[in-house]
This record gives sequence, C-alpha cells and structure tokens, in this order.
Amino acid sequence: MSGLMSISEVNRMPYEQFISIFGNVVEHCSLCAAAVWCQRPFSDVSQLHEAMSTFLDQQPLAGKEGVLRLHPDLAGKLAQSRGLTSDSAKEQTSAGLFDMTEKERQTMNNLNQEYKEKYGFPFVICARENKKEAILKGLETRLKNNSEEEALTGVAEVKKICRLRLLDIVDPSSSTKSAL
Ligand SMILES: NC(=O)N[C@H]1NC(=O)NC1=O
Repeated sequence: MSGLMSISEVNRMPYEQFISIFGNVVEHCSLCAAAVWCQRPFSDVSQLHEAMSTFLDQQPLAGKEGVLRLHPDLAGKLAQSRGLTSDSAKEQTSAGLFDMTEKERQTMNNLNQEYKEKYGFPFVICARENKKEAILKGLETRLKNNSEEEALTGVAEVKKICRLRLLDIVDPSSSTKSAL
C-alpha cells in the first residue's frame, strides 16, 4: 500500500472534495483545480497535470503574473515566521533553505527584493529540484531576463512544483486504461 490515491478515486470526487485535496497543488490557487475538475475522467496523474498546465498556459500575462504573486518568497519573512503552507515548508526545507548561514539568507533576501522591484512579482523556482546554491545562482542569472521571459520561466517552475505536489497525492501507476 503506497498510501496514495488512485486516479479512479480522483475521478469519482465531487468538486468540493477535489478542490479541498488539489486546491494547493498550485500554491494558493484553488482556481486551477476548480477549472479542470470538469475535464474528468483523467486517465492518469500525467493527464491531470497536463490539464492544469494547459489552464496556466491559457492565462493572459496578467493572470500568469498573478499566479506567481501567490507564491511566498524563498527563505523570506513567511518562512522565518513559520507562516508557510505545509507544502512550501517541506519544499524549502528540502532545498536546504532553513539551513543557511545568516550571510546566505541575507544574500537571498537582497536578490529576492531586487527581483520583485524589477518585475513586480516574486522569484519562483521548484525548490525540490534545486539546492540553495542553485537557487542563488538562478536568481542572479534570471535577473538578466526581460519581464515577459521571467513570467513564462516562473510559470514553467510552477508546473514543476505542481507535478511533484500531485505525485504526493496520486499513485502514478494508477490508470483508467486497463493493463493488457
Ligand atoms: N518563491 C518560490 O519559488 N516558492 C516556492 N517554490 C517551491 O518549490 N515552493 C514554494 O513555495
């Protein structure tokens, strides 16, 4: 028993339950789950992820920037005051962000601040796929992009975060297509 749910269970959910379970796979953006519910049945978790990714891609630039604004800063004030969602706290821990020297934290905060002032939304990166060194490097590199490139790069990272969060909930080997 993996403790994960099967895609058939997901497909049977009324929308209230679907939103309560998948409402934070895109941070603080339950609209994403609410929007794709009517596309059930999903054949597997990849198809559910595809549906959410397509919904994100369909948003105008202002909507994409809005989705990024729903994300907490990495190693920021919310992390310091333990105000993160449990998903985000777990991700930031895995990247080693609760394990930084004061100097590293200061550098990250300064770069995050510079980034927000330049683009008007926060720097978003999939923390489970990066360690603190790669995140600091990513901040420096991405500060060279233009605003539209950064909104698209940020949304690509949101999709990676979403995929890993979905895999924490749904068994990836479950499928509605019968095995041969
Ligand atoms: N700002 C930012 O990237 N936040 C996030 N990234 C991630 O993996 N979890 C988050 O909360």
